[in-house]
Amino acid sequence: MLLKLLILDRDGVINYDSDAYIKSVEEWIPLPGSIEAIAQLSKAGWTVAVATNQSGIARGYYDIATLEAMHARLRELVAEQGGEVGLIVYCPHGPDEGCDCRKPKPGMLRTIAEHYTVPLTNVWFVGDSLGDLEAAKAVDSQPVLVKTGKGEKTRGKTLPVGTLIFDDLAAIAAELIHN
Ligand SMILES: O=P(O)(O)OC[C@@H](O)[C@H]1O[C@@H](OP(=O)(O)O)[C@@H](O)[C@@H](O)[C@@H]1O
Ligand SMILES: [Mg+2]
Ligand SMILES: [Zn+2]
Repeated sequence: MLLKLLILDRDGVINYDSDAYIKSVEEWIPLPGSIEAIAQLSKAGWTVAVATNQSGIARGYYDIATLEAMHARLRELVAEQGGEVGLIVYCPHGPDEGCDCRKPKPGMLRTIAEHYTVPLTNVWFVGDSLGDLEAAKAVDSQPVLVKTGKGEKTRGKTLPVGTLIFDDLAAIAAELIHN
């Protein structure tokens, strides 16, 4: 049976985003219902992975240890609800470095799919920015926009054909678990 894989963007989907970047564990604050949503999905048999741009590393706003501490916090909070978080992949590069992993490039999605040896076709990738949706489209995954984070602003842009729109991660969990 094919793995039930869901891939999430981080800032603006799991936790509050900021135009000043999320630079510390203290600034990393889960959005309402997001931890519970991930735990419920996990307990319902979904593998929840994360693909996140973290140019704040290249910009010198925070270091890898701080980023890993944020992700340890995420794992801890989901585990407290009886769930678990799968692979977390991040792009530490700046916009001008020409890496293969920074969204809208799909490199991180490919890394996750290869890790789980599953095809990316129609795998839901949930994001709040246009680059998230374009990355999904590039590998024939299902672009899913949430209205949290930069989502409302992104809604006003030209979205990839077929983009699904939900209020937040909790609404996505309800959809996937109950349908
Ligand atoms: O949404 P994800 O991919 O999890 O992470 C987004 C963050 O890396 C930051 O990405 C930056 O974009 P630039 O990297 O400066 O273009 C800005 O949008 C920040 O507000 C945001 O916190
Ligand atoms: Mg985001
Ligand atoms: Zn990169």
